[in-house]
Amino acid sequence: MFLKRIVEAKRVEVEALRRQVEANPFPAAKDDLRSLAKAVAAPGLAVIAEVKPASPSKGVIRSKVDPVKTAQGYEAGGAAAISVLTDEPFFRGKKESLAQVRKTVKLPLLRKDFILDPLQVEESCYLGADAILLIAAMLTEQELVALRREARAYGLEVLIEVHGEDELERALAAEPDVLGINNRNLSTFETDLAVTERLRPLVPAGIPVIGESGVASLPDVQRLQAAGVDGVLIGEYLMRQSSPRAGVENLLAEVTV
Ligand SMILES: O=C(O)c1ccccc1NCC(=O)[C@H](O)[C@H](O)COP(=O)(O)O
Repeated sequence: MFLKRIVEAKRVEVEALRRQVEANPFPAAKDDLRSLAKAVAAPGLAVIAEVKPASPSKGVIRSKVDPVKTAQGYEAGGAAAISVLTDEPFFRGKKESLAQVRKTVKLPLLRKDFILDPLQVEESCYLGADAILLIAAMLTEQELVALRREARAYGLEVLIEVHGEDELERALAAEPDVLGINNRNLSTFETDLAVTERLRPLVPAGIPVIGESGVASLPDVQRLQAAGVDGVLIGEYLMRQSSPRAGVENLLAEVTV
């Protein structure tokens, strides 16, 4: 299973990070956090625009990426928040990209990575994230709860991503700030927007919900909106647009509030 490979690689990465932090602890965390949950729950459809140079399912999406310019374009186009992939081996992301984007963009920032250890939560705070992603497919309920608690200790919000009913149950037990319904099956990489349509009615009122992955056109956005999501998270489609700003702007111009 592909996710297992990523998790194994991440555990090695975290141990290297632990040794690095023992020698050089993270400096004090910042305190001007922005709320992803509020941005998603605000009136209108929230677009969370992702900086995603490559992916396991698609390979290289864009060979030369300036994360700061891309994020600034998304912000100017009306995105509600920015997601930055920080995983390097599988997504060609960089941790520094998140820190650089933080310096120039005012929107809430989501760190997109494979978080399984409290040290990565502290690192996310240090890098400038406002929220972190937790993937229910790779974490037990106890791990989700513990990482959620750790995030709260650093003032970070948590987006918990689910792909099925059992994962949703575990995610809800961990009290996510935002619930993400992932249309991508992380074993087969197949995307199906019907996943959001099936799971959305099962999410209790009061939790902001986003549809993630496989959104490749305006009709896709409209379909997820009709399913009742508060927002959509879009990576590949926006990364393939020649102008990140126009990519977001054009989608939002056609979406009815
Ligand atoms: O995108 C992948 O191929 C992938 C493979 C394995 C684990 C995670 C993966 N994607 C992470 C994401 O959450 C997506 O980047 C995000 O939902 C945006 O998806 P898309 O709009 O389809 O690029």
